[in-house]
Amino acid sequence: MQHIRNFSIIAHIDHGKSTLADRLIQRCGGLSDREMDEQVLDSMDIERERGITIKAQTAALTYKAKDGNTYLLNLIDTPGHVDFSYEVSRSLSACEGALLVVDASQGVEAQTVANCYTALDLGVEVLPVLNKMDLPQADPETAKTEIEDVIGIDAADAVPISAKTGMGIEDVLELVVNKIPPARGSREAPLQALIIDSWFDNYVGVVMLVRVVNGVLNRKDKIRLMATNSTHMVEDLGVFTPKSVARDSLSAGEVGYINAGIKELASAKVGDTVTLAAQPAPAPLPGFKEVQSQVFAGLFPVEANQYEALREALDKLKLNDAALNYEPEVSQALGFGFRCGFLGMLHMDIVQERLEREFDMDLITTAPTVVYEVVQRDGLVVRVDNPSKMPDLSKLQEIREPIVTVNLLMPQEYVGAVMTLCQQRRGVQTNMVYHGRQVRITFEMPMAEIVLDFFDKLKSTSRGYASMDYAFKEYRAADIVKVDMLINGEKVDALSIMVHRANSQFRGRAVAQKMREIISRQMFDVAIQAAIGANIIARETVKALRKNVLAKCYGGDISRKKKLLEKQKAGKKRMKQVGNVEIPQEAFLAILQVEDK
Ligand SMILES: Nc1nc2c(ncn2[C@@H]2O[C@H](COP(=O)(O)OP(=O)(O)OP(=O)(O)O)[C@@H](O)[C@H]2O)c(=O)[nH]1
Repeated sequence: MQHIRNFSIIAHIDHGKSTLADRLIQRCGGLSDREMDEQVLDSMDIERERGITIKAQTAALTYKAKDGNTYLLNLIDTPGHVDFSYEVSRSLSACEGALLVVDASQGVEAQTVANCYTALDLGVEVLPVLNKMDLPQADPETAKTEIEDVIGIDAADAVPISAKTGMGIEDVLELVVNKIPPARGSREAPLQALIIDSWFDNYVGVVMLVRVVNGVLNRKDKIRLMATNSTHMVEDLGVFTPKSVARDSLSAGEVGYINAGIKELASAKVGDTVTLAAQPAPAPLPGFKEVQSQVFAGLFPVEANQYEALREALDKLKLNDAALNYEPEVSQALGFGFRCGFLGMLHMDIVQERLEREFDMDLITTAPTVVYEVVQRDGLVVRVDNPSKMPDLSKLQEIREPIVTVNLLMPQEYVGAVMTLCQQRRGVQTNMVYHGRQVRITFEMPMAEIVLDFFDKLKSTSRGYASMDYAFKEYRAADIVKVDMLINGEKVDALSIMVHRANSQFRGRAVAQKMREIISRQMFDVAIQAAIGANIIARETVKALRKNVLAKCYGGDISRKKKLLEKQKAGKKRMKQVGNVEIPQEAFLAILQVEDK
């Protein structure tokens, strides 16, 4: 235990966490140079393409320190994006320390601040490291002041490094050994191992990543999962270096995997405690908070006969992604599909992309929405995650929307632009603090106004310099209305959106206009209307196709016609017939394309 250190790396996206992790693995890990692919910790395909860390991963490193002792250093990876703060706290609760990597040319960012607070709350030692010191614009002194001012931890001894050139890596390792407390726990106590992560492997079944807090676990031991009270035999256990290496036992302080022939992911719940069936621990370890979906959207197969395939694909994805929730949904317009809950827009994007890429699904996604609390006249309070499920106007007493506290951090020159953006999104400023060249502003904002595209807008108004994090605060009554879209008089349930009354006119009109651009001309006029209840608030018309345009298509040379047919075929995949009008997939997301006033 004296020679074990468990730690994570906290960093804002792009500040160099993966590069540093790679360096540490290269220096102390169990991989040959050939196996040392570029950035090994980011393992999923999409993750690699987007360059963001999503699932926590881990690596056991061996390091011979200057004091002559050999140490076991367990690096537990943490994701860096706002949507995944839940996984950050999971990784951190298995650690005694965390390296706070700050890009010395950029300084501190809001997400890093939030993750640091999570670490400090969990009693984790946070050690600042200044990265990218090889860059000419690196400014370590300013970065140190910012760490002290904004986060409030001592940065006098922050280690200057360059993960790119390898400068200072030895110092980082010494820092880990000397400043992070040794792993806590006792080998003699009854077994308690915390499940940090679990996933489904096609060959061995469920794999559990655990931090052994107390006791020793051996191969062939009979274990009990304390939440579900189920027992299993340990078939295999070991550590990740980051490739998997089998061991005979895992003892207190260590981080490793267990395969116990479990078939159902649901029985190996993340946050549960593993103990021995023969000598169970008196109580489980404190677990994790359950993840709450913040954003909901409908996913529908383009072809109705793909419904079962979509269900299977979602079932499989769920095995790897506990934060994904779904239940069957029926839409008049889109038929059978699923109502899915996500952590945020990035999570939704990733799920959609995986369904299309890994499972070859053609999907129609409806506009994402937050969850509203609706108070009915009869006093009943219902949670509504789907505009089409909104109780009838006559039954409504009050609609409450989720409000979040948003912390924004930016260089002074962007304060004006960012404040304007927040005010446009119905934000109310509650605080503003100057930290040298950086300014921290706190706003209370409706979650609905930030989940869709606020992050992108923030980045573009500040040229990428502003950063944010947000946390749910409370439900608050607001004048929210449902805007329905009608196509040739027929209400299309999947197109309904919830908006604040003050914006409803504008949004309704803008969506109708966007749809007019997206829906191609048909043989007849197509009327697109936006309505609140029976009140029509906007109308657009897609004019009927004139005959000569059609004639043109059928004339001319054969290759052109072929091309056109091919194009149509590709386009058709994404069309949905509503009444007698063909609506392309994009139209269901028209709300996302509406610009602010
Ligand atoms: N010049 C310089 N560039 C660096 C250094 N460390 C990392 N980078 C570069 O910074 C970029 C981001 O580095 P990553 O390691 O992918 O960042 P990350 O924090 O892991 O990002 P996420 O995985 O998205 O959270 C890459 O292009 C790296 O090559 C450094 O010390 N110096």
